[in-house]
Amino acid sequence: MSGNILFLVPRLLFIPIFLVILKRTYSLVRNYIQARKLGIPIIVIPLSWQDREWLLFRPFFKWIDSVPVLGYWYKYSELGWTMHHRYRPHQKYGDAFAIVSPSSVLVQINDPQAGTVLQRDYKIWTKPPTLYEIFNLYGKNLVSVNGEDWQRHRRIVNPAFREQNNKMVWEESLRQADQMLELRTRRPKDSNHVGGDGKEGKVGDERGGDGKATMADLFTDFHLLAMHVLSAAGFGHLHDFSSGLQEVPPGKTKSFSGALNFVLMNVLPVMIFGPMKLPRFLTWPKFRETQAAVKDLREYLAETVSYTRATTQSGGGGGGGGKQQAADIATALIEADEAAKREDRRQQQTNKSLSGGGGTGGGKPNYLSDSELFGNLYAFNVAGFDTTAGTLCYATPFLAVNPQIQEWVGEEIDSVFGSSNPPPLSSDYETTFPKLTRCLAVMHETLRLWGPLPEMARFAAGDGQHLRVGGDGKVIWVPKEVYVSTNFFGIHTDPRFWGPAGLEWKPERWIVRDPDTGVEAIRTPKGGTFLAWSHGPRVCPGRKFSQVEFVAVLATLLYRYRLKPWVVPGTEMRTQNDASEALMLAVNDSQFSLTTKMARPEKAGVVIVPR
Ligand code: HEM
Repeated sequence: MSGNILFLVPRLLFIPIFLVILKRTYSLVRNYIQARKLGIPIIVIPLSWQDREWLLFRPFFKWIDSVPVLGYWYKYSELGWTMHHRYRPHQKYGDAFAIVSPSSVLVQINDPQAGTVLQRDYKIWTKPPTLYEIFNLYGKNLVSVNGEDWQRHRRIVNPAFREQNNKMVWEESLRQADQMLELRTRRPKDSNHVGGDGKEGKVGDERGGDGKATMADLFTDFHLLAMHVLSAAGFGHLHDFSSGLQEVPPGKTKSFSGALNFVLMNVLPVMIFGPMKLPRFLTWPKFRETQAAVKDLREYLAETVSYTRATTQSGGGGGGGGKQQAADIATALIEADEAAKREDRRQQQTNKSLSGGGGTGGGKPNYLSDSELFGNLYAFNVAGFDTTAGTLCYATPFLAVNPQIQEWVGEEIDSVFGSSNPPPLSSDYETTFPKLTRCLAVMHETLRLWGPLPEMARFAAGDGQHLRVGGDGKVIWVPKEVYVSTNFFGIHTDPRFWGPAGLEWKPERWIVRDPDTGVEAIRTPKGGTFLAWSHGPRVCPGRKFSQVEFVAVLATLLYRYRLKPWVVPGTEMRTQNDASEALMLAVNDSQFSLTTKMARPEKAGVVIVPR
């Protein structure tokens, strides 16, 4: 009898496995049949980045990649595979090909015209809801919504990104960069340092204080800097670089920037644990910390909204109190929302009097609900934090291994902040920022190669849409719920659009010089060949914000210092050449996690040396 049971158990276990395989095979065949109708080359993959379990185990199956013939699919199963393979698969399969897995059909596009249409025609090509769920922690927002809802959000949000705000970004970025560099280069041996995980750590050992920093250290620094700039320019909360995370008011577990930093650095656990309700005895410290940080941030957002509403209604314009001045995004957003509310009420009154008092004043509101306000304030931070900090992270190794580019940018910086002009920290935004074109060229070139998003997916609205792809004008019919993803990193490097050196980092390519005046400006690339900030009505509203921040930080850095590859102790590096190679290896060894990031930033570093 017991022998029979032992014999039966493996068979019973086999049943669910068999059912899963059957279901996946059925889905794969169904998706394959759908993809055949597209009339483009097809790559079939048994597992994809949409299988969460596969993403966890994928690194252990690297060997599949080198299996002849059968290993072809491994590279397409990575989330963000285009960052490693760029335009090359398109040279084999064409400007549009389909990747078919049991989870989906995904059409990969490497054509600037089609890419432009996909970004621009937002009513026809919409954002797939599941991919944008991450932004909805506190409510629907500009980043996640589609169609008419998007128009309503954008109308209210646009006035928040104004020049007055960029001036604030400039001043705060200079201040933060100055403090960060001061700490990195002249820190007393035992000073406290606050890491990106919100915990205190020691810097001043061989990692810091003397200008030596791994890319992991700089990742922490740039993220802290970006978060402080957002907390100032986004919410009017000013903090010093080294102490922002420590100012905790009563009733909260973290300071404003501490809660923001925690939530932004832990987006995935926050999404999973944030809304979970568990009895206390079933919880663990990280779970409790996550929930407390989510709650703290919600309260800070609510306080910001009610405080700004109160001051707006009393004519105070949102300034005063703990706030610096009314140029921050939150104040401008809430003011615009209150104005839209007043306009709606006025409209309702007019409709009522026209209909003899019988009108109900129905119809959709033009303003944002409280939860949408919270949602937007949060989404600006998610969208604006990792993106700009990441660009600074990627620019650093390229600068370190290209001293001639540092001198080229330095020339511009010296001419702008020469001996008779004020140094960066006391410079004026309106007159200084436009002159730092080479700094901006460094940002464009870094985004071209290592922007935060290697590709971007859309769904066709309705039952499906036509899309014209490639030079031969082929039109494909894309049915609903088929992903169409623009391969940014392919288009950004394809030699057809960027020449034979498309994969090399050359910021000079962005500069055009007026032959008469010698004034330099940023080159406008041919239509659709550069999409780092997207394109059309849904173009990134924080583009100028990020440019101002990046340029301010780079100018502060190269005004006083130069970067050199660091021969990191305890590694196999021996020479400057080894250190340069390690930096480029760290860059190329990147992965996608919310944005593009170096997978092992601790493996290489730079030395920040005074000029
Ligand atoms: C280097 C820095 C940045 C890059 C490369 C970047 C890139 C992008 C891209 C590609 C999109 C389109 C996303 C999509 O369609 O799914 C986008 C949208 C957006 N970005 Fe940025 N971004 C940057 C910085 C910022 C900053 C600093 C903020 C705010 C402070 C911001 C706020 C937003 C918002 C709110 C949207 C949604 C716009 C809409 O859908 O109408 N971004 N960004």
